[in-house]
Amino acid sequence: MNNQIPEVTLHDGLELPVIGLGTYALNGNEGATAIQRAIEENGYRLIDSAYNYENEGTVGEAVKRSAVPREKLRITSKLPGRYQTYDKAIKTVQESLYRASLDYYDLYLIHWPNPKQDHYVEAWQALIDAKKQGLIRSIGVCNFLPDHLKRLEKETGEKPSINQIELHPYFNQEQQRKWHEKNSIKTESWSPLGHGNDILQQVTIQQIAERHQKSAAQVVLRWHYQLGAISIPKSANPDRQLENISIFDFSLDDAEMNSISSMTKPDGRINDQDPAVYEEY
Ligand SMILES: NC(=O)C1=CN([C@@H]2O[C@H](COP(=O)(O)OP(=O)(O)OC[C@H]3O[C@@H](n4cnc5c(N)ncnc54)[C@H](OP(=O)(O)O)[C@@H]3O)[C@@H](O)[C@H]2O)C=CC1
Ligand SMILES: O=C(O)C(=O)[C@@H](O)[C@H](O)C(=O)CO
Repeated sequence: MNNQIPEVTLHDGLELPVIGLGTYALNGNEGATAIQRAIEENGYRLIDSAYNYENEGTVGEAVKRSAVPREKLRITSKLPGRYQTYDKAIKTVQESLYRASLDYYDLYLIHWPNPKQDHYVEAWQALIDAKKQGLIRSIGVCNFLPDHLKRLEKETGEKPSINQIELHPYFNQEQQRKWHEKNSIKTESWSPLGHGNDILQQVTIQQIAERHQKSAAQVVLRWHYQLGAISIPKSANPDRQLENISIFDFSLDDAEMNSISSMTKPDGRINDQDPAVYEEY
């Protein structure tokens, strides 16, 4: 797909690059231009989006403007909580495709489990069926805890290819990552750089960056890669986009990996969104 970015193969056979572009708040013409530049100039092939970001059209426009063939790209979107009943979920996948002017999504994820609402199993059945209809190549989830994941497989016989979860140095998700690995589910990190908080300014990160002559963001993204997670840093800025994807010419040793992982804290979530209780519509 792209010679410079390593790829991983999901349990259903879909290949994904280990770094993609987050697109939260990339909307309209400015967003489309930023995404197009990420694809054409900076080598991004995996693009994350969501129905709730109101930017599936923006992503579709960037794909249309880009000279990179559609089949080389991996486009993701996500099903919102308010459309998790079966019929609504099927129609939402169709609407997501219309919005992006795409014939298929490479990856479509349930955005949050919303356990109180308790429709995520029928939403999952809808994604299974949409995949059978050729509307989606690979299906996954975000923010699912092991109990939610177990239930999907028990009740439908199919498990997600990916679980996109909050993961950054303040919240390293060690247990959840181990569980994914044991169950052949790929971990994808959201807010991998901490969504603009102070992670990149921390002395631990700054010292490692200095040692390797890399930026703080590159050190953090290299940490994700060595943990075995796909990360989707968002940047509207072409220089930072390139910086974020240029992490394959150095490596962190065990002590460096451990010191970054040790920055994690019990209350390290950015917005206190615990999927056991948080519901998003
Ligand atoms: N499934 C889910 O529930 C969720 C999914 N997501 C997905 O994950 C993506 C990434 O997470 P997001 O919350 O956007 O946060 P990120 O951790 O990707 O951080 C983005 C912020 O960091 C800045 N930044 C990017 N690169 C650099 C750099 N090299 N040096 C310094 N600053 C930098 C960006 O500014 P600038 O643009 O100016 O460069 C922006 O302010 C989202 O865009 C979305 O696609 C996010 C949250 C929840
Ligand atoms: O950005 C996303 O994908 C989300 O799920 C949001 O909930 C995000 O975490 C947020 O905006 C929180 O305020």
